[in-house]
Amino acid sequence: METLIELAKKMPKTELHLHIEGTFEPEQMFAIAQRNQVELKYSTVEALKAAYQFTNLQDFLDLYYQGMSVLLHEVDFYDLTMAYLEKVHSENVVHVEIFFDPQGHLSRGVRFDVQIQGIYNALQDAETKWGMTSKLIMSFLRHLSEESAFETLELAKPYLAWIDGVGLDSSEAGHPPEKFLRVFEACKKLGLKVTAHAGEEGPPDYVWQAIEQIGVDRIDHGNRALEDGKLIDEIKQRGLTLTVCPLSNLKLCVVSDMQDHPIKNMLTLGLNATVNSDDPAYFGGYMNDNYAALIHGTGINKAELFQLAKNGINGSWMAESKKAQHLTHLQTLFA
Ligand SMILES: Nc1ncnc2[nH]cnc12
Ligand SMILES: [Zn+2]
Repeated sequence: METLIELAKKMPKTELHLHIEGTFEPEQMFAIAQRNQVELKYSTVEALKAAYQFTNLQDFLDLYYQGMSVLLHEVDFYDLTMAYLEKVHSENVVHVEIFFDPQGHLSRGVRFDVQIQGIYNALQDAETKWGMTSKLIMSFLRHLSEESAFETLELAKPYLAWIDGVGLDSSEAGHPPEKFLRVFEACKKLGLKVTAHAGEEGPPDYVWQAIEQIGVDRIDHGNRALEDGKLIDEIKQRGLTLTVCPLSNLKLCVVSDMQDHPIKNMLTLGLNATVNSDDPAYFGGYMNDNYAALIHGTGINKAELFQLAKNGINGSWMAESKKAQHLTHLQTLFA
């Protein structure tokens, strides 16, 4: 009989919470660093990997910003994105929605057009080669000012045809969504979808702000929403999708053991939880590894596996006709 692990590998998957800079595998990072004559803080791949021990989000972010500092040219962004797309294509991921952090590159003098052109070309090539569809989400760094976010939005304006939505990431504590209220209003007026990291480390109040003040279309993480019954009802009532990241939660100590991961509970509560990898190069696994960790750790059953994959398709921003196509394929596999 087919195991759940085999079924998880085979099923069509969507990835809705993925930072392209978080897919930077150490081997590729060293190769691009050498190509660009940039020195890394760590002298070997092994030394760098050994540093991937995090006790919280900030520990990780410090290394994440260091890692991305070797990305200088359009080809670097292309190679990074294509390596990720090749990897997830081999895992039967059929649709990706990718964050990029323009401010993390602008601050180092890498122009907006250089970044987006490299990423966009790779997304286009993946669609041509494999029919893999994608959306691109420009994310604002919440530890920076709202003014900086507005400046970034100005730079993005010539590329709005390539950008589907905006997000909010980086250090959550002390940087509530309401800090970016006006910039998100401007983004919505431009027709962009809106999502925000909320309730990863931050309190339920930040999830409320993301929903009620910002008016998000989706919530990234959302774990701490479970602390507030009224908030759970609100998320359900609005039908909002939660982009949950199991291995990320474990690596960043949002949960102390995979057995304690709340995703099963989220499903039981009727929340639209999905499975995603966040920063797979740093957290020990891509999509199939995240599903495998849930199957082994939390004992999700076949019906729950189906629900998670279905939520991923329904919660994506892909065309309705595409959703129907993937849902039919999914149903056939689970019949
Ligand atoms: N998990 C995460 N939370 C907040 N910001 C991030 N940037 C990259 N990964 C992140
Ligand atoms: Zn994230």
